[in-house]
Amino acid sequence: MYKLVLIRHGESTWNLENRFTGWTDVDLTPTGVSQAMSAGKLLKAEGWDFDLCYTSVLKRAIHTLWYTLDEMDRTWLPVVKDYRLNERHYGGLQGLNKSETAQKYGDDQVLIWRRSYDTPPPPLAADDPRSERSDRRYADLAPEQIPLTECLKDTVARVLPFWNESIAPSIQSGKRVLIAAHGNSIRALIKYLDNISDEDIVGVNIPNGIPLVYELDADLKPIRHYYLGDAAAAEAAAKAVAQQGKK
Ligand SMILES: O=C(O)[C@@H](CO)OP(=O)(O)O
Repeated sequence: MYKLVLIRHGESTWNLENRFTGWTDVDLTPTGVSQAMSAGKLLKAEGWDFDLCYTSVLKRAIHTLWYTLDEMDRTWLPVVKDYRLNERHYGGLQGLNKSETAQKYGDDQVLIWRRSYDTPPPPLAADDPRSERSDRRYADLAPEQIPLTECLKDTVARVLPFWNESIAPSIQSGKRVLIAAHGNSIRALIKYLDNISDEDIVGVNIPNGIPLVYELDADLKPIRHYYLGDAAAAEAAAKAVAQQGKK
């Protein structure tokens, strides 16, 4: 049996301000830093160790990984950073307040934009100053690989090839893997792993900074999954994420 640990970044400045974030590169708040440190303390206390870490190219996930690993005295571990673990691109919603957007367009529309499998938010214009197309970290990509918006299906379409080509072979070679990523890149991965339907994924929310363990069989099919620490607190935190898009 293999064990994989996933962790969504700690609270970011735009989580605190309740703004749609996507590929915008905002940092952790002090609460986010302490969530990441608590995750590291918990992993260490429970005897977890890793051989290889993965994260996105966004600092809220990278810094979460740093603080988690620092608590474990494992900052020396190899880390692979890849844009394919980035948050789902939020298109023209990036920067807007979620509850103000719900007041303007209604809770149902915002739920569709936040959680539906195949309806993307309105796109950014390619020349919108918020677009990441001129960001040097994506210089190796063709412009059309840098999204102007994404639905979860689009996120699955980039996360899954990365899982198949890099993460899955690492796990199957016996490496103990930790992934620090984002609410919707983690939803994309677990939709695939747990074979969650397009309808049921709408109700799945990932709390900040709580290690999520997947036990996987030899074919990397999930046996079970659970949050480390206080299960009731993890459930309450996931419910709070669901509420963020309401009036
Ligand atoms: O704003 C975002 O990029 C994500 C994660 O913070 O939010 P949501 O939970 O609304 O998909």
